[in-house]
Amino acid sequence: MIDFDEAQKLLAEAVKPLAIERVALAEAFDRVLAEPVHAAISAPRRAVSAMDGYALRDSDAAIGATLRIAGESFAGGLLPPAIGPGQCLRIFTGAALPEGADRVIMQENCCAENGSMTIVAAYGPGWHVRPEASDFAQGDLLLQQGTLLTPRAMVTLAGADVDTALVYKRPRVAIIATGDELAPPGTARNNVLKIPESVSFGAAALAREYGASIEARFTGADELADLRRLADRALTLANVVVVTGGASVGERDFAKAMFDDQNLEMLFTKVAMKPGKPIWIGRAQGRWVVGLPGNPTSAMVTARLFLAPLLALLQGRAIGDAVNWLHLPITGQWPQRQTRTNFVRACMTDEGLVPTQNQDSGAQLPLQESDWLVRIDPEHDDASPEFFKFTAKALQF
Ligand SMILES: Nc1nc2c(c(=O)[nH]1)N[C@H]1C(S)=C(S)[C@@H](COP(=O)(O)OP(=O)(O)OC[C@H]3O[C@@H](n4cnc5c(N)ncnc54)[C@H](O)[C@@H]3O)O[C@H]1N2
Ligand code: MOO
Repeated sequence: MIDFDEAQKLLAEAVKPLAIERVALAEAFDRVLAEPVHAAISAPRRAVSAMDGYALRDSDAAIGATLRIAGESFAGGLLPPAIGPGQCLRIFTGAALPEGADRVIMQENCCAENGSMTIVAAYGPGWHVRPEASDFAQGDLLLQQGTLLTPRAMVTLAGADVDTALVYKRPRVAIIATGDELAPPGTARNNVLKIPESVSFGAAALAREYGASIEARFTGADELADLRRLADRALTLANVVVVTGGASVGERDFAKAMFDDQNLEMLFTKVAMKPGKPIWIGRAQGRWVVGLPGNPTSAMVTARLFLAPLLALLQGRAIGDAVNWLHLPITGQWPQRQTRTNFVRACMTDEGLVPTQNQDSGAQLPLQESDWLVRIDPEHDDASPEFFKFTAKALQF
């Protein structure tokens, strides 16, 4: 059994990114950039107005001043003529500022009549001008290689005036849920010996959240020959095969044995963590194989702490992009330190994080309310003994 940080380190060292591909901008959302992106143009391309109103020289601005309207400027319209002293230009948001003007007064503070404009109200301190390249300049590095293209990053990417993005291929994931007791959700009610197969739904959703495509979902009974066939099939379909259940020491725990014909090489088996001790990760036929414990809470904790970073690393990201601990305030009663690193499921309140009431690793209901994992190390090396009283390392679950 290795400790949690050691397991994370082994993973970070072992996983190499997948191949890259060029995709159209509209397909780039939620992918990871495989190249840095530089701005093809400046933004704004030239000084523009930030308001609808009148562009003028600041030296002409005064309440009661009347200026002749020398022309107009629309966003996307022709470049406006320069203005001289005593002149102004009708202007709209995003339109080019004329030569000679250095500020804009909102139309709410002006009155226009017979080709002239009079400033009728206090126009405030804002100059309402966006200078050329005040957002970014042509050639600037806008997005680093390894950036996840979030909805916000998509705006930056398109703003750089590029029409494609070089991105890492999506990891292809196949999931095999194992256990005689498992039935498709909606059918367990027909047989008292069955329970709904819930874990693969969470694992698949988490894998998608971290950029994977789900290629196949299988459920296998605890029959080694059948499971071997599923393992074989899954390895042909995916870069990452996730097996749930059968990770422990039971007589019918076949999760590892089902890959015996596939030269399964282990990166690690068993991590000193709670819940999720039986988690294992290996490689077979050049694919990654992740064994999640069957207990639903253990499965989701280990998926969050190992499957998510594995998928991030395959897409050229760092382990810390997926497992990013924050120091957050905590309150309420917390479990004592134990011999394994304890990942306590928690909820956020106004006073800080509180542990979710039911900490059973086999539970399903608390998963939906526990938005955080709080890490309680066996021996805390974080400065004072008071440390864990007020803050703790937490991760969005
Ligand atoms: N003697 C020991 N027993 C156990 C140990 C141990 O060290 N010694 N470890 C315990 C720990 S910790 C865990 S975690 C579990 C994990 O066991 P498995 O990975 O072998 O999981 P199963 O036995 O197959 O199932 C455990 C539990 O979860 C339910 N389950 C399984 N798969 C699903 C699914 N897809 N959807 C919903 N529920 C599922 C299953 O019915 C069991 O109740 O082992 C402990 N035992
Ligand atoms: O450690 Mo197991 O993961 O408690 O249920």
